[in-house]
Amino acid sequence: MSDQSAFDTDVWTLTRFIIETGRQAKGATGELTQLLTAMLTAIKAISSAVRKAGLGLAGSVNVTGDDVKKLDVLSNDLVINMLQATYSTCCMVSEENKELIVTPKDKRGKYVVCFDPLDGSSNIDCLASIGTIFAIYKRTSEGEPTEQDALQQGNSIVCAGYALYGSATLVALSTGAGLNFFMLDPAIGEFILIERNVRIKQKGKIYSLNEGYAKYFHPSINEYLKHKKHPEDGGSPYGARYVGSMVSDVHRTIAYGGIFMYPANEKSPKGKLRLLYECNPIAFLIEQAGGLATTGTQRILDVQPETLHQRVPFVVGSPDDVNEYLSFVKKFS
Ligand SMILES: O=P(O)(O)OC[C@H]1O[C@](O)(COP(=O)(O)O)[C@@H](O)[C@@H]1O
Ligand SMILES: [Mg+2]
Ligand SMILES: [Mg+2]
Ligand SMILES: [Mg+2]
Repeated sequence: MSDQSAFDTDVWTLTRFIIETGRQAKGATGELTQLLTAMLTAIKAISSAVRKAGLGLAGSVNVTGDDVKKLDVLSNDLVINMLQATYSTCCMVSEENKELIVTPKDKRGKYVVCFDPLDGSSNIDCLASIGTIFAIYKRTSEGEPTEQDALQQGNSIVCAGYALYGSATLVALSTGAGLNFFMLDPAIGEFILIERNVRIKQKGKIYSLNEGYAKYFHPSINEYLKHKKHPEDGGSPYGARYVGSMVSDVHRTIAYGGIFMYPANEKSPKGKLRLLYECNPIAFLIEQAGGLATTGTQRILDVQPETLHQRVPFVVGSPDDVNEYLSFVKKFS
C-alpha cells in the first residue's frame, strides 16, 4: 500500500496564500486577490502553451495553413485579457506594447501592472527555460490613466512575481513580507507553497553574465571578472553560468547564491534589461530575499523611471557578492 500521509490534505495553495494575505491587509477590498488570481490563470495557460511549443505553437503556420500566434504574442494577449476582466486594473505596461495599455473605462480598477509576458523568448526554439515577470502598483492619480501612473519607483511596488517555465513551473511571489516559492502541481492545476520566506545566501560561488561582450565592458567589470577567475588571495575561482534567460539566471542566483549582471557596455550604454517590467520586479523580489539590486551607482528600486521602456544596467545577487562588485566600481570612479 502507498503511504497515505504523502497526500497533504491541508495544503497551502497559492490561491489560499493570496486570500490569507488579502484578509490580513488593512482596508483590503479583494481587488488585489482578484488580480493575482487572474495573473495565475494566465501563467497556467502560458505554461501549458510553452509545453506545447515544440508541437507548432511557437509561431509558424499550422497544418491547415493558418498563422499560429507567436508564443510571446499569445502570452501577452492572455495576460492583458485575463487582467482586464478582473475590473482591477487601470493601465498596464508590457514589453510587447509600445504604448501604455489603458483599460476600457467600464472595466477599470485601482492597480497598474507592468509585465514581461515571456522573458527570454529567444530561448524558445532551443527549449531552454523562459519566464513571465510582473510588478503591481496602486495608481496615484484620478481621472484618465496616463503614463505617469506607470512611471513609479520600484519602491512603490505592492506585489511582484515571476513564473519560471523550467523543468517544472514555479512562481516566486512577494507582497512585501518576504519571498515565497510555489510549484505547479499539474495533477490538480494549483501552485503549492514549497518554500516560505526564501533567503538568498550571504555569498555565493557563481557569477553570471554575457561575458562575450567583454570587449565592450567598462574596465571595472573586467577587473571584477578577472578577480572572480584568478582570486588574488589564492582562493577558489567562481563557477560561471549563463542561460541568457533572465528568469532562469535570477532564479538560480536566488536558489544557489552568487551574482547575476547585465551591465552597461559600449554598444548598449544602459545595458539591455528594461526597468519597469524586468529589473524592478526582480530587484523587489531579490531584496525581499535579503539580496541586493543595483545599477552600479544606484539602488534599482530608487531609480525614477522616465519612459515606459527605459533600460538600466542591472546587477543583483547575494549581498557580499554585489558589494564586492560595487567596490570595483568605486575603485574605477
Ligand atoms: O543575449 P543577451 O544579450 O545576453 O541577453 C540576454 C537577456 O535578454 C533577455 O532575453 C531579455 O530579452 P527579451 O525580453 O526580449 O527576451 C533576458 O532574459 C536575458 O537576460
Ligand atoms: Mg524580456
Ligand atoms: Mg519578453
Ligand atoms: Mg522580447
